[in-house]
Amino acid sequence: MNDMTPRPKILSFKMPADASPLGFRAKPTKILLSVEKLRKQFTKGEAAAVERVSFDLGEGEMLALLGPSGCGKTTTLRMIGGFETPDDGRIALNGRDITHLPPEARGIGFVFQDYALFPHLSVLDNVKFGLRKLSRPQAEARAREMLALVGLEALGARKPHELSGGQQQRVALARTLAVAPPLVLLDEPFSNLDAAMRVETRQEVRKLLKAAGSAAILVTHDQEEAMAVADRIAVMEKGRVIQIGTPDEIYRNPVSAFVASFLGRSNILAGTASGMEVKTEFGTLPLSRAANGAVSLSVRPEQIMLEADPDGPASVVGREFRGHDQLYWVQEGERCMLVISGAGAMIDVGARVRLRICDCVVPLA
Ligand SMILES: Nc1ncnc2c1ncn2[C@@H]1O[C@H](COP(=O)(O)OP(=O)(O)OP(=O)(O)O)[C@@H](O)[C@H]1O
Repeated sequence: MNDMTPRPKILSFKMPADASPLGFRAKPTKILLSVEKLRKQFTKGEAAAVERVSFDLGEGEMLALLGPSGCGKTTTLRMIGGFETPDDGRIALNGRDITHLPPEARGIGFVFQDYALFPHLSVLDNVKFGLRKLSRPQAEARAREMLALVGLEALGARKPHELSGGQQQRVALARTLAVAPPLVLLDEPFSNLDAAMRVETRQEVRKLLKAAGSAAILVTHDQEEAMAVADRIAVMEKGRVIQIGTPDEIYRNPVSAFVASFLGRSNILAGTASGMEVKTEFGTLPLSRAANGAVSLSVRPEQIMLEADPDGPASVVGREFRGHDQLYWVQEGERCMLVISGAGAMIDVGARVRLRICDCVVPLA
């Protein structure tokens, strides 16, 4: 791991002028990273691990690479970081072609899954590690400033093993951000933390990156994590980016059944589309975008209304109480639909019901 530790040049620390206190920005102002048609095939005769992956990343923007195990997320990240050589394609940072530069010449920061802290160094010395170009007092001051930023100023003398997983994560981030890289790559950075710590730490990490003005690419297979922290998500399947957009755009308008089921839950129906309408077994429904002919449709569980009706054509076959809402499995003929209903009166398992779709449905590719 040590040889992979980045040594980007020292840059001044800046807060983006157009950032709100939490760092949320409507649109990236300027393209920082440009990835064009990246390809990587490890084994001849087998499918490429990464195929024609292209995207742009704005200054200070946070992008999640999201997809199931083996879809090519880490390979994409490693090519951007310089740890893997692409067979084809181009990577540019701030307009400079970095496709074939070694990792240490790219000016990119990394936070690894296991944090890669030096066990024999104190927390403070770990943070100072990348600051060797500064004078000693400057490096000391900068490291202390970074520890304060991540809320660990009191723990500088400890060794990494004397910290919790979440604290180690913050030290790793402080060490990376100390050199103010314009771009930080994070590979499953929260996977070693328990569920509660993961939720807390990911919001802290987002805030810290935004405060530092660093853009980030986060690799994750956790859709909730991607939606919670990323400005945009690139959904990958079998080596390709199949959709890229804000969490809201992708959730509301998934392009395929794979995306619809990977980002949230979805019911997939068949229908016959004609422009902005589609005929389905639930009647004629409005479409979110125009389509024609036989289509598959995505209907989110919260887009379906459930009414208790003794003469209803469907029945509740399962129920999960979740406090703020309830999840129902409803059988209608051959089909089992997933429905999320607000925290109203509960409907019992076995009760007869009627389903109504009360929103636009999404035609899938
Ligand atoms: N060094 C390698 N040599 C051969 N095959 C590799 C190598 N690294 C990755 N692969 C293969 O490339 C494909 C993509 O792997 P990659 O690690 O990029 O996926 P991933 O989406 O990050 O998966 P995970 O979430 O499990 O880490 C997989 O089929 C994997 O087995």
